[in-house]
Amino acid sequence: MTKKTIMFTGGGSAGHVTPNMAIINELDNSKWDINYIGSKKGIEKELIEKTTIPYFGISSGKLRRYIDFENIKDIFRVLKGCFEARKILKQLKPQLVFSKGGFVSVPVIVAARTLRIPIFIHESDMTPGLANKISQRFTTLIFTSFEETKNFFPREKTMVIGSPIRKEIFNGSPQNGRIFLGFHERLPVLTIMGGSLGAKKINEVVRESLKELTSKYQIVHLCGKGNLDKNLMGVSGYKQYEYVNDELPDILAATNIVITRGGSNAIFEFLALKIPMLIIPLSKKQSRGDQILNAKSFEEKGYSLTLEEEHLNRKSLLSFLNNIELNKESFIMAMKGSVQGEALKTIIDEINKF
Ligand SMILES: CC(=O)N[C@H]1[C@@H](OP(=O)(O)OP(=O)(O)OC[C@H]2O[C@@H](n3ccc(=O)[nH]c3=O)[C@H](O)[C@@H]2O)O[C@H](CO)[C@@H](O)[C@@H]1O
Repeated sequence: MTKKTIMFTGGGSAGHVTPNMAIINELDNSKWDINYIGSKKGIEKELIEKTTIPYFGISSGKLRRYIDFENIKDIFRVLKGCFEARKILKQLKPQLVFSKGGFVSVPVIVAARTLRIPIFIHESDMTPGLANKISQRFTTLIFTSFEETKNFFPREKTMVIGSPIRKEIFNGSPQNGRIFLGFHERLPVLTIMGGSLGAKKINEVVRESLKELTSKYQIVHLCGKGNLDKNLMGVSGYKQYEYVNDELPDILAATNIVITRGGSNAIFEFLALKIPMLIIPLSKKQSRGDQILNAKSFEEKGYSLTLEEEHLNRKSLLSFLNNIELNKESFIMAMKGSVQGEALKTIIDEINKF
């Protein structure tokens, strides 16, 4: 049997890459030649180049929502990206393009469309990102994580499936997590994940509250690239990392509570692992407000509490955490009752129809 070829794309932040990695790991290598197009410098390049998947970097622009001179330059970068992506696709002739969104995916999708290559996309957030909004008209099939999102896309080609979660996330060992972190079993573990790129305000308030926090918890702080605080390196019961990859399943297995941004992939992972969460979504000032909606949907279902960034300070952080601690069992019960879709299997089945 001749092998078929699939091209993945998506990037800008890890949330546009980890779902692709989940799918890639489940695809049968004897049936599919797998390739990836991303930006020349983004986190996708770093993450995919750690694997054996061939990676192609193209020019890409940022798709800003505000007026900026950079936008004009970016139009040319996106156009250049379209030509580069078209050249790669023409050469590799994939049967299918799978996009997880993010600005780098737009030139790839436009190029695929001009070559009449079928396109699948997955939207993780409650409301579609700009890249997927632009791309949706060119697609064959659209997958969404949230039920509510289907209203933003044409019904006939949209499937609500949940979030494709990396299988290894489920295989962590709490003991190995504690060994890696140098933690004991006498205090619970609080993990802080400020989104794959970190979160300045969360980092600041956590560090301001460190004395109170470390009296109750052992803390893992995933603070984003360039955000390590050298002055806090030796603090007992406090471990900071810019980003963790292979150790994440063990760390999460050892985690009792998380403080997290409202990035869709992260919160669906915590839901699947039934870890009570305090969600501090990216504010409307800094985004289109998608994380606020993600957080609201989770809070309404009883999985989490939401603390808005505008109200985030030392006092509110400690009080919300206390509330989570007191009602831990009810959050876990609600999460146990959630219907976990078979997102990964559905996507693999649809891909294998080609
Ligand atoms: C600032 C921004 O634009 N954020 C968006 C971005 O978030 P972001 O890139 O932060 O995405 P998510 O929170 O959805 O996913 C982060 C992913 O990175 C992984 N991870 C994170 C930290 C770490 O140390 N190790 C690690 O492996 C998580 O397990 C998860 O799989 O994409 C999400 C999905 O479209 C959106 O909901 C967010 O609004």
